[in-house]
Amino acid sequence: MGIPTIKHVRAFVLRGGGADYHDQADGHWIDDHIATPMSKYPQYRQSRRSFGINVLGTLVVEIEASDGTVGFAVTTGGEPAAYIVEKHLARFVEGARVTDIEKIWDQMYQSTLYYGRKGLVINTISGVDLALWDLLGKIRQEPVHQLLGGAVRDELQFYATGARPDLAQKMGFIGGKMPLHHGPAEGEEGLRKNLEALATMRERVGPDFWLMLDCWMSLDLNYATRLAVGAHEHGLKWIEEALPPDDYWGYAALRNNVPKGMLVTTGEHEATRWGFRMLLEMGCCDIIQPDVGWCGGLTELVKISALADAHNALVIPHGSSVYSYHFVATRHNSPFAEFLMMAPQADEVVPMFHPQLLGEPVPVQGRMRLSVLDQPGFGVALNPECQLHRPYHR
Ligand SMILES: C[C@H](O)[C@H](O)CC(=O)C(=O)O
Ligand SMILES: [Mg+2]
Repeated sequence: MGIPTIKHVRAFVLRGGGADYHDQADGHWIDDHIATPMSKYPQYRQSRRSFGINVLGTLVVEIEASDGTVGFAVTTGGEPAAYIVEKHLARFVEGARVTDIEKIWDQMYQSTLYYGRKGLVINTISGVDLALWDLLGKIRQEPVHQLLGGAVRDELQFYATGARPDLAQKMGFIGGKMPLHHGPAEGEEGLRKNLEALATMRERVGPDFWLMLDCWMSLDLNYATRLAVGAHEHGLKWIEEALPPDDYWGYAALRNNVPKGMLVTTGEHEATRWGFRMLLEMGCCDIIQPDVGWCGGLTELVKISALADAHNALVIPHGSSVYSYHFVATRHNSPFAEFLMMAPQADEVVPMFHPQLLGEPVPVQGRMRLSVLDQPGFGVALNPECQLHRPYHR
């Protein structure tokens, strides 16, 4: 039997949580006065939705093969990403063989270079790439981790990101990463409050539990250095995304400035092997955190990971649910994974992309057996209760 070809690509938009996990209702910890690059404007300080963090929504890419098999993936990007898929990228996918993943990636990337390279366009390319891997897995009746060369561990271990590391500890996670609430514009009082919040959490979780701070690109080098020095006595394991993603020079300096033993991490808003090459060659961080739905997809993440390995850096992907679980299972330099706590009060484990996927696995006692990933493709289905909207129907 010949290799099936790709008959049709469809791009849909979905609202309300899911892959666009910042698109949450009022009262969610993820939108509670978190420091951002916009915090210098008082009117955009209280809520990230106020400056539009959730304007895009979720992109769903569906790819149908000539034998009727359908692969799909979700990522952020919403309607503008749907436009790029239907009006531009579909031409490189439709008619290709389902195994042409590498060639399709190259054509998507090269053909969008004049307006792409990072951000929305690479999110979109990632969505198409993940849907292709899902399709191939379904056609071959193999989980994606097997297509990637096979798992190197039987179980994944998770740290939790959310407002309540103390509760995450009780749920069996190996560590907790909290959002930073105050940026440089909130002055000395803000810095004091940031350190007090960390000290309080350290008291609750005891000396050994990992605690990390996610600064979401909000700081400058001086503030980040002072925060890291102050946080050292509270046993901060890593300081994450302290600076804007383009400030490679600032990250390299921060890595020199932080107290011995504290790790510098970043990369969730970085993309492609070329972006990560900057981070790695300039010695910007100890751990890179590509998001498989944003960095170029799985095809690119494999390359980024090899580059990181050669620089002795760990790859701990940002969020991205099943798309990163299948990857992490296959890499020696990804010894644990992130779980984003999407319960509004971070007090229970709910699937990261809830409510968009059916069959989305979650950690139990902070762990996930490889066997729960042993389904064809990424092993999830679109929840039929979610209203798909296809704005650029062809
Ligand atoms: C909590 C952070 O501000 C952000 O929403 C998620 C993130 O950066 C992470 O999980 O890492
Ligand atoms: Mg982060």
